[in-house]
Amino acid sequence: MEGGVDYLADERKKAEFDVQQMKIVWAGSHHTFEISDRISKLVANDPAFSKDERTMLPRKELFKNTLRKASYAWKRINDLHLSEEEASQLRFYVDEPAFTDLHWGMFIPAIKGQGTDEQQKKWLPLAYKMQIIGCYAQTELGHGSNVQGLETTATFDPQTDEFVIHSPTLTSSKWWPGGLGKVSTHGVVYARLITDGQEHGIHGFIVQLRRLEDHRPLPGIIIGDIGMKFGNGAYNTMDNGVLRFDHVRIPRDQMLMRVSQVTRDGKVVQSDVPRQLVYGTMVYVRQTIVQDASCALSRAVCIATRYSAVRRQFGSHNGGPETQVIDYKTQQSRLFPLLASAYAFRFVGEWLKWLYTDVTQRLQANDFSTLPEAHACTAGLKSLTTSVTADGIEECRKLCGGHGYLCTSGLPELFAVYVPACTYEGDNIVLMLQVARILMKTVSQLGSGKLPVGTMAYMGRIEHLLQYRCNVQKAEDWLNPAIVLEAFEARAARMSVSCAKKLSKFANPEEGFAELSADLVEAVVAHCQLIVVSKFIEKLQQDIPGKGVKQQLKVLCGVYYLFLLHKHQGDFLATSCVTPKQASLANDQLRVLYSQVRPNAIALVDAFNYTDHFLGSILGRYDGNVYPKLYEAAWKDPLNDSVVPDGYHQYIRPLLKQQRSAKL
Ligand SMILES: CC(C)(COP(=O)(O)OP(=O)(O)OC[C@H]1O[C@@H](n2cnc3c(N)ncnc32)[C@H](O)[C@@H]1OP(=O)(O)O)[C@@H](O)C(=O)NCCC(=O)NCCSC(=O)CCCC(=O)O
Ligand SMILES: Cc1cc2nc3c(=O)[nH]c(=O)nc-3n(C[C@H](O)[C@H](O)[C@H](O)COP(=O)(O)OP(=O)(O)OC[C@H]3O[C@@H](n4cnc5c(N)ncnc54)[C@H](O)[C@@H]3O)c2cc1C
Repeated sequence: MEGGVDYLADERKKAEFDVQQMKIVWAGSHHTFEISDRISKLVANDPAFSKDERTMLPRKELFKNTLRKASYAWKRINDLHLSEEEASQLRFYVDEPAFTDLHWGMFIPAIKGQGTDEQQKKWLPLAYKMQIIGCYAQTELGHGSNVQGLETTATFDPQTDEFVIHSPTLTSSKWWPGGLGKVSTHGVVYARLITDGQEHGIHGFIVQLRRLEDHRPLPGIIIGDIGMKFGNGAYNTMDNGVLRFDHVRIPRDQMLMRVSQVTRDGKVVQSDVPRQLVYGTMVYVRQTIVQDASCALSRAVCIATRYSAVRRQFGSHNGGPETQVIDYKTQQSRLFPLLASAYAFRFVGEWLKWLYTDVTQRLQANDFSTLPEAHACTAGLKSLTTSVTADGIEECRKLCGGHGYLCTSGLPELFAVYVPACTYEGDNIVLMLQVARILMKTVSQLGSGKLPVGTMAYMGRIEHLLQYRCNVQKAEDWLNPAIVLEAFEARAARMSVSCAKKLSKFANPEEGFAELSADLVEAVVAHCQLIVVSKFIEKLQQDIPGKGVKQQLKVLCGVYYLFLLHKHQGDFLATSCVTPKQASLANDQLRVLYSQVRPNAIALVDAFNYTDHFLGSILGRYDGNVYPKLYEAAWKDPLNDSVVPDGYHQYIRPLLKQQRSAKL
């Protein structure tokens, strides 16, 4: 803090709850708070992890800098003997997309999830020690969403007991995998399995790509980076790559064989494990993406909230201070729902992590019954939370007015790094349509006596939900969680049933599905919002210690669901789940809640416990000392290195001269 002055001190004094306890709720436990607090400070205080000039570096320098940071991070992890949890927190707080994300986040999980015990024993120790570096090479130039459409082939050669990996067309070139372009020595490569002239679908193969001695590509392999991406700095620290194979041979035991095995004589044997487990790594990563959404959104919200308390515009009386922009109701109605969404996503992410852990334990015991639920929840929530977060970051930029557009606000880079989350790991619409299929299947089975389970269980009360009438009579009735849950359940159920009815009129269900896909996506959004609302309400049923903490969370939960109700009034009214009068009462209550958030707003973002290093934003500085720091930063721009710019003699001077002579 400059001179120890805290320009937000008065705001902090307004807090009506125990911020330290809220930090623990946000982190998930005392244990995770302690680790994230300690590691974030360790990173923030180490000049080697500084990110000051990232948005100004040319690509080559930027990338080399990322390599330096990743290798230094690895050294620190080893020197300090950090646990796996601490190490992953360290990588998180370094806050720079890098090949290590894919190595730890996809390559290792793919081997763990799809490799046999023997394969895990062979490859994982090498990967854990980073003696090999891996990527996840699935997407191709021609196909990303349609995994069944991938063209790379893996043909078994019984003569040599090898697979021949080949890229038969230009569109079969692997295209996008992170870490592939310049770093990875190995990849889990997804390819069409062919034995004895027969195709057996898409499988994963461990393929060495570069020599360990000098990092050159192995014979038959063409490899490179796919080029600059959106934004300055941002995701350009990552070497998303292109890869082509010309009949590259790998031993048979490098096919990941937990789902299917290829025997020595080329027979394909299916194990008891469902085929969908080939898609298992994506389920894992989608679950982590939901958790990351709350981080990215909370970060943007933290910046916009602090700056909104610092920024003053209009409304001075008798020479007094102008109004803090956070006091404008319009600012609150844009900002506070995002603040509430950040908390909501945190809790749904926590729950999804639990669900995923539970599914993984069941899979290990050969119980595959909850896999469809895991797929539906991860796909749906990944889509919902990333879309809201990407839009939310952009909204936070606008909430910061002109200064939000400066790179030093941190928001442009945050947006550029975050927005591909709507596309990678499954395009959001494509994933919503996956959930739509599962929803429609659930509705179609309702008559058969098969009771839906998990997050679809509410559909089991379909008769009741179709007859439901909301009995809200006054604004405060909207604070009753039971009333709210029923309204959200009825809305989601009715939208799904309406789609199912329309679908049943089509002779060809696939044609119907395609025709109605936009309506189906809306039904899926309603279903996913219900999940988030219900998990927030469940969280409030837990014992939450700390003065005023639970009360604040209740207010935020109310803001979250009433904002959704207001925004999607059309759905609620069209399905007759609420009357226009009740919708209006919901909005009245929402305004009351905004006033309750206001005095706590700064403390609620302080509870994220982000360091200034992690936020990377002058507007979001903890001490609120925005103007001097913005002024100071401007002078550091390379354009200000000289008073007269390069190019003056060549371009500006002749121009001015010409105008002068024209006047004369
Ligand atoms: C869209 C689909 C799901 C369609 O696949 P399909 O085989 O045509 O599927 P279908 O016939 O509709 O379904 C067959 C069946 O498979 C189920 N299923 C589908 N996906 C999963 C899953 N993940 N787990 C468990 N089950 C799954 C479906 O529900 C179907 O089940 P059913 O037969 O109806 O019981 C799939 O191809 C897909 O997931 N596409 C998205 C591709 C993707 O996510 N790529 C990620 C690449 S890696 C990446 O982007 C890295 C990000 C970078 C970073 O994190 O930094
Ligand atoms: C930054 C980044 C990092 C990535 N990292 C990796 C990686 O490490 N490894 C890897 O293998 N891949 C990676 N990818 C690739 C990524 O997974 C794919 O781009 C993603 O799955 C989307 O597929 P696509 O590009 O084929 O989109 P497309 O499917 O071509 O989407 C184009 C448009 O078509 C629409 N569309 C497509 N199908 C349908 C349908 N059935 N119904 C309705 N609409 C449809 C989509 O909604 C979208 O609007 C990365 C991508 C990015 C941007």
